[in-house]
This record gives sequence, C-alpha cells and structure tokens, in this order.
Amino acid sequence: MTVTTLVTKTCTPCQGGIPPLTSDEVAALQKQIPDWSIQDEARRIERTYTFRNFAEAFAFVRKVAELAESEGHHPDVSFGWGYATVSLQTKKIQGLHENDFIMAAKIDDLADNISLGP
Ligand SMILES: C[C@H](O)[C@H](O)[C@H]1CNC2=NC(N)=NC(=O)C2=N1
Repeated sequence: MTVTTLVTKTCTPCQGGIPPLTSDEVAALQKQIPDWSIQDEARRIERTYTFRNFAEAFAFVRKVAELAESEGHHPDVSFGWGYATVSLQTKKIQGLHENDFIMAAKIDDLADNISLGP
C-alpha cells in the first residue's frame, strides 16, 4: 500500500454521519506525527509546543488559526507564556478523521519552519 504523506494532503469537508477512525487506524496514522499524543480513547490528539516567550507562542497560534481557516478544519488551542497546546478532534463525529492528522502534520511543519521575531 502506498502511504501518501499527510502534509501534502488537503482537508476534505466533513459533513458528519460517518464513523470516526478506529484505534488501529489512529495508531497507524500517528506514526507520521509521533510527537502528538492520542487522548480520550482515540477520539482526540494533542501536542504542546514550546517557545521562548509569550509573543512567540502568540505568533504561532496566529499562524495555526490562519492555516485552520484555509483548510476549513479548526483545532482547539490554548496558550500562555512559552507554550501552545493544540488539540484536534472532528467535532461533527466526536472523534478522529483523517483531517485531524492532516492538520497535525501541517502544524508540525509550521512549527518547524516558523520564523519568529527579529
Ligand atoms: C463545513 C465545515 O467543514 C465544518 O463546519 C467544519 C469546520 N471546522 C471543523 N473543525 C473541527 N475540528 N471539527 C469539525 O467538525 C469542523 N467542522
């Protein structure tokens, strides 16, 4: 089977009415985003990123928000001095969809490539 790298994919509209990914499917996809942890019996994934200060955390959160708007898929984010925690779940199915993993991979990419401050 060919594995298409998550980061090259685009979120698809999720209308609900479909089953969430199974825990086996979640475990397989998590290999591409190993820094994310599986939470709530495989219904949610989460990662905390660390930064040098509040402004850098905020700049990252702004970029995550812009990405979410362009992909049409939206994480829950909490942040404070030096950190941002991103949580992904597809609300319509109260569980995980491939979209959550696509977003996670793209957010990892953002964090790797972000240019912060002067
Ligand atoms: C029409 C559009 O796909 C939906 O309203 C989207 C928007 N963003 C979303 N984000 C998340 N995380 N879960 C959803 O179910 C969801 N629904």
